[in-house]
Amino acid sequence: MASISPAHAESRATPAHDNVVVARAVRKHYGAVHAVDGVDLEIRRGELFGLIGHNGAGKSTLFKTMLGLIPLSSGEILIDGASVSGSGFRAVRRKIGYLPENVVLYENLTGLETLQFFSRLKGAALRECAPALERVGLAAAAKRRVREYSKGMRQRLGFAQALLGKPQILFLDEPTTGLDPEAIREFYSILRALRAEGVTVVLTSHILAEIQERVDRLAIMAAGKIQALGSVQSLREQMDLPLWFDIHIAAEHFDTVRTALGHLPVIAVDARGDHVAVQCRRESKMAVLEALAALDGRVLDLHVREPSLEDVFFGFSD
Ligand SMILES: Nc1ncnc2c1ncn2[C@@H]1O[C@H](COP(=O)(O)OP(=O)(O)OP(=O)(O)O)[C@@H](O)[C@H]1O
Repeated sequence: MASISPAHAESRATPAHDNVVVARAVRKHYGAVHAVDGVDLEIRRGELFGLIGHNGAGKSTLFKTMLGLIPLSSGEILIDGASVSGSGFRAVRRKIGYLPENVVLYENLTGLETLQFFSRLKGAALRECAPALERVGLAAAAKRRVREYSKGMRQRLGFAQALLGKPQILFLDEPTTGLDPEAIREFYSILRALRAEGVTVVLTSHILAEIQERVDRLAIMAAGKIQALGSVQSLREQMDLPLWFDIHIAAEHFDTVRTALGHLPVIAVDARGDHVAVQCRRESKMAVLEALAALDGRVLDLHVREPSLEDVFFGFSD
């Protein structure tokens, strides 16, 4: 495994008061199972933060410790300055919205009744229920019973209940489970609007492609530990993963360009038809671009492919 200290991934220091979540040396052990095994993490106010990891990595357990739902084996977690195990956490808890991985819904209630139920539990205003349904795109299904809801609709309803009480911090555990691509896009646009309102959003996922261009920063978790932390771009840079250039060459110039590419500081060249894919190290990127620019007219089109978060993720956690 390529190991890198999460602390090194952080490029700019954040004032302590701007960290909504601070976890220090957090451990949660179930007998011999080290579900969370020494996590240090800071999440900034107003950011969209992703926690990524395979099944069993420890994401849900870490979430539950952050919500004060399960006690820590050791370590400390502060949410908005209050320790989750202290008496001051009750007040902070009201600022938090939570979507559990498997939200429990009552089949016989309608969507609106469901939200009214959660609203009473949370002490939120009943008048928030209809707008919350509207926000998640369930206004038209407000009076239908949950038993008639699809998986995606249930997930939206779970999200709506997390929004009740106008939380300033949202913890969303696998929030896009069961959503189709269009619903996923809408979901992230709601998250961006919440972020613009100053809400801090922390979400877990194991679908890397979905999250990688949508969060401000992310933590990669494996075997109960944070393996890497930072923006997607900073993680890519730390890994120093090679880039690909996809080059479309005019047929009559194919051999000239192919020969020119052979002189470049590249790792691999893969020619298919009138397209050539060239792999180079990040440090050679400008040299390759300049050489391609000099082939003016012979190169019809060019596309630079960054390594995916999957590449980064597997680089860190293999
Ligand atoms: N209550 C529990 N008792 C015993 N072991 C547990 C308990 N909860 C979680 N674990 C174990 O802790 C580890 C981490 O589980 P956790 O649910 O936090 O992972 P996860 O990253 O959220 O995975 P998933 O994506 O599958 O939900 C797993 O090995 C799991 O079996």
